[in-house]
Amino acid sequence: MREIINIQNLTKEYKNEVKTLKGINLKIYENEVFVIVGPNGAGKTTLLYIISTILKPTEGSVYVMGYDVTKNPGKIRELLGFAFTEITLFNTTVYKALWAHGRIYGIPKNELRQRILNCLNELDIIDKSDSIIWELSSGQRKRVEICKVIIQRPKIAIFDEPTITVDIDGKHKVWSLIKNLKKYGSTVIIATNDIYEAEYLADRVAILNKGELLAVGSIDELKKPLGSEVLELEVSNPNVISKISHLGRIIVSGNYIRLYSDKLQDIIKEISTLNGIISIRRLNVTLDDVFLVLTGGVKQ
Ligand SMILES: Nc1ncnc2c1ncn2[C@@H]1O[C@H](COP(=O)(O)OP(=O)(O)OP(=O)(O)O)[C@@H](O)[C@H]1O
Repeated sequence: MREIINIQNLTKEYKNEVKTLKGINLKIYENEVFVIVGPNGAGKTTLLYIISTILKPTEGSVYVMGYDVTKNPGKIRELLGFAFTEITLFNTTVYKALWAHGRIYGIPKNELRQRILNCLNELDIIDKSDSIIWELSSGQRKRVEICKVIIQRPKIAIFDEPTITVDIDGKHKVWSLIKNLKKYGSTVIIATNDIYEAEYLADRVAILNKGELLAVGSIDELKKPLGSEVLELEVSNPNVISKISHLGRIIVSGNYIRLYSDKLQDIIKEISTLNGIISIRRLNVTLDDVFLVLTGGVKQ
């Protein structure tokens, strides 16, 4: 597997001297969809901006296809396409803005026309091609921003919160176009706080929290330590926690407890007679669970 991004001991401090990224080590490989997941303020956008040479690292090194982000930013920018959280195209018509973007990247005219029409069609905004960008809804503008990278087919395609204002039908269409980029040889890097989006798209996931990388791996690798299922208990009395905390890993949020163990069948029998348990549900483990366990609230 060819290494596309190599990050070592990356730290970023803004002028307020708070460490937004703390000693990140990460490799991203050719042609994978790599998703960075984390809550608001985790540092996802900052990391994408450093990879894209928009921001400089405070410490550490970042190489993109062998080029150093601090020494060769121009080379790196030629390789990248970046769909920002909010639209960054000129305020002209949708078609003209995408046309200008495509021409900058040297896409031949006939081919470009076809790519633009296909993308607008796929994302149901073909009827907006002659509309001025700022007259679109925020979800429609977001679709145009996505098309910018889809038509470009860059070597490295970066999406910051690709579906943040997009409706559920649109999300699936955006995801399909993003996945399709792999066919054209792109390596795709996405930042999101939408766990479902990460599960749907990722070949590998990085979990980022408060500037620290907590885990990196495929979804299956990350879920494995938790088993395939979790018990969700609704309790009427917090005292129940002390009676079940020896049974496995637990996470408490309000009146709900999530319990992880490889002996769920036995545990259900044991706890169903306890006072104070209102309901027991057996659910599939998701990336949400991985995140909850890694970020705390865990008792053994
Ligand atoms: N220009 C800046 N100057 C000072 N602090 C900043 C700047 N940009 C970001 N930060 C801080 O860095 C932290 C990480 O921000 P960042 O936007 O990278 O997080 P994020 O994970 O993308 O969050 P979100 O999901 O909310 O977009 C935040 O605490 C933010 O306040």
